[in-house]
Amino acid sequence: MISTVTLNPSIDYLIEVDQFKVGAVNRTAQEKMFPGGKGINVSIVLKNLGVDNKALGFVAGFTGHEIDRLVEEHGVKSDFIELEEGLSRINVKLKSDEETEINGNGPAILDSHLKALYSQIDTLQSGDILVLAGSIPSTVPSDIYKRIMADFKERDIHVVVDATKDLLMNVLECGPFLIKPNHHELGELFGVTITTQDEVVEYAKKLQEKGARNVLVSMAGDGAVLVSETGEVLKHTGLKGEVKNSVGAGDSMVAGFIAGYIQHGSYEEAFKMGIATGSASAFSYNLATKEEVEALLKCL
Ligand SMILES: Nc1ncnc2c1ncn2[C@@H]1O[C@H](COP(=O)(O)OP(=O)(O)OP(=O)(O)O)[C@@H](O)[C@H]1O
Ligand SMILES: O=P(O)(O)OC[C@@]1(O)O[C@H](CO)[C@@H](O)[C@@H]1O
Repeated sequence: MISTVTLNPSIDYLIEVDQFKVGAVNRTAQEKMFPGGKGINVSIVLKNLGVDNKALGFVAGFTGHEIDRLVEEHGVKSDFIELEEGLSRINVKLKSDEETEINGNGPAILDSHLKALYSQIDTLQSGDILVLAGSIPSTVPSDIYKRIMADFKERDIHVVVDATKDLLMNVLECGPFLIKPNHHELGELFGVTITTQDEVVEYAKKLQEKGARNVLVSMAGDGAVLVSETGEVLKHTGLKGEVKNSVGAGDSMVAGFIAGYIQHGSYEEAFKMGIATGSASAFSYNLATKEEVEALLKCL
């Protein structure tokens, strides 16, 4: 079974404004709302690809109810823990000449809520996959993902982590199966700017030395690089197409990689599925569908 954890889900409010002007009243040309948060996006895309999974995490207030409803509408099983206070965040995704994102901090999560999550995670079985993805509200300690993974080695649970900074660095010693920073986040971890795929390989290997098994580094329109635990280095320079909404492309790539790995047991196939699924999401307003992914796979 696959479970995803989104500690800080969101409603993504996607708006398009022609020539956005700071400090002025701008009117939208188009607006859409999606359930968001990285783990939730992974769950939806896995489901679209025909991979059964369950979404876990915390929701709060009327926005939380709407996230729950929208996730269900996508046919994804969920078991969200409801917080008594606060509101799940609304993240604004503004598309104009450039893409701008404003992400909220999210509601306070208390120790009692975390205990409830630990109880859910205790039920995972050997061979299960757990995806820990996205930021955490400021009330949650930055080693939370590491705490969740504490006894996983003995239980043979494959953990996928999509996070940044300390949240990511802290889990490396626990040997995550897969991590997926983008190249900016990878550079940030080492205080450098990364622009080339050779530099990506160099720094991805450093994360492997610290414990990560497979390191998948996404580079938006410039493709991705995989440094696998079997020593393979796979590179792709990116599929070409019209970008409609790149929010969630990284999460889609994670979902595609997992689906490909389950289906074929090969890192090469998983990598291809990751690329095709990430781009399929970028080339449509919604997250990738199976048909869109299959069409792009033919280009790889
Ligand atoms: N403009 C684009 N053109 C083609 N493919 C893209 C584009 N943007 C993203 N992709 C595909 O999706 C993958 C993941 O994208 P990206 O590097 O933007 O992830 P991310 O930064 O984690 O995004 P997010 O946080 O929004 O999910 C890329 O490696 C690529 O395969
Ligand atoms: O603030 P975080 O948790 O880092 O990222 C949240 C978020 O930007 O990530 C997803 C896209 O990857 C969106 O659905 C969501 O709004």
